[in-house]
Amino acid sequence: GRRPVFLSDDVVARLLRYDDLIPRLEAVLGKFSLRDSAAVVQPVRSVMPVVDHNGFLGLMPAYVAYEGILCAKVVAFYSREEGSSLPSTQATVLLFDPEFGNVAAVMDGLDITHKRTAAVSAISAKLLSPAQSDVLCILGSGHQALSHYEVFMQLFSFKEVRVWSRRMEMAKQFAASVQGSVTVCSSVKETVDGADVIVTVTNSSEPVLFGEWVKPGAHVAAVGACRPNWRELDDVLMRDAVIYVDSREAAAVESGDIILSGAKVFAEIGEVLNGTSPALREKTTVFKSLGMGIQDAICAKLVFDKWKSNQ
Ligand SMILES: NC(=O)C1=CN([C@@H]2O[C@H](COP(=O)(O)OP(=O)(O)OC[C@H]3O[C@@H](n4cnc5c(N)ncnc54)[C@H](O)[C@@H]3O)[C@@H](O)[C@H]2O)C=CC1
Ligand SMILES: O=C([O-])C1=[NH+]CCC1
Repeated sequence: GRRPVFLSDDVVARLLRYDDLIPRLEAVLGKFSLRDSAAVVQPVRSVMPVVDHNGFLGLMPAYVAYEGILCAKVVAFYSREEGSSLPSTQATVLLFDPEFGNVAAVMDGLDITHKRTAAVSAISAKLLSPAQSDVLCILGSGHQALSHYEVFMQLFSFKEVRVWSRRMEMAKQFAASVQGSVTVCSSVKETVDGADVIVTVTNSSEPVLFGEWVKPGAHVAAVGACRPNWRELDDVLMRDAVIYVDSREAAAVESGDIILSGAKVFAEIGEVLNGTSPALREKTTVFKSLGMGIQDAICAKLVFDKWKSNQ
């Protein structure tokens, strides 16, 4: 039958694992950076404001031809008041049969969004963090903070993990909710002091991380601020760091940190993976992540294949 299956968030979460995901994400990011439309087609997402609710709806189609994956994610993201009980992100993924064009599966896209974003940040850290990385900092304590914590703990062996959140009680809750030991800090300056890897995962639209506080040589994975007038990083950091992105085209239209600072993009992560651009890990590096449809497509196919093999 041609009737799509529906996979709920708990099913998706159970089937999606970082160790399956990371090599496939590395492969697709590399293919993307070749700009070979016979292998990967992925336009910059179209984003429509949802004016009454201070939010946006993004449509993220992707065709990963070399894997036979046709997919589209629809993602809603809202600028919520801190402490709001309303969700800041919702997502649904449609996986198509590329031959017929029908929808084979509809799946909740929240766990996919959390995990693939964190996995891509971890890939950036594998390539760009200082050779000796002891201290990890997470700025923000929401969903992305948690997925980033999980995958960074799986992949690396930091001696210390610190977390900051604008409301300290949220950082305390975060620290209490995870298994390992996490130091809760009261200011960003104190959190990032001497840190090797800094993950920014806030809903802020203004800079929270300032270059003067960042240790030379540190690596920053900047995950929030996905609108052209939103910032998470200041001009000093954007000017002093070597800037890597997931997609040059997306960065040029969506990243306030890049557009408003006038910073030059040095390379895509895919170019580093392909060996066509160097990983300057001894320099201060920023990976400006915006999120890509190809990342969701890879996850959706993984989940669907695993689900089918369990039937
Ligand atoms: N690059 C990518 O691929 C993706 C990026 N994102 C972005 O990641 C960010 C975090 O997403 P989630 O963890 O799902 O959201 P969340 O709502 O679960 O957590 C947001 C965190 O930001 C903090 N926050 C809110 N306003 C703040 C402000 N003005 N200053 C400092 N902190 C503030 C909150 O306290 C909370 O800790 C969002 O900006 C989201 O748009 C989300 C999905 C994918
Ligand atoms: O890639 C993604 O799904 C998103 N990036 C920013 C908000 C949601």
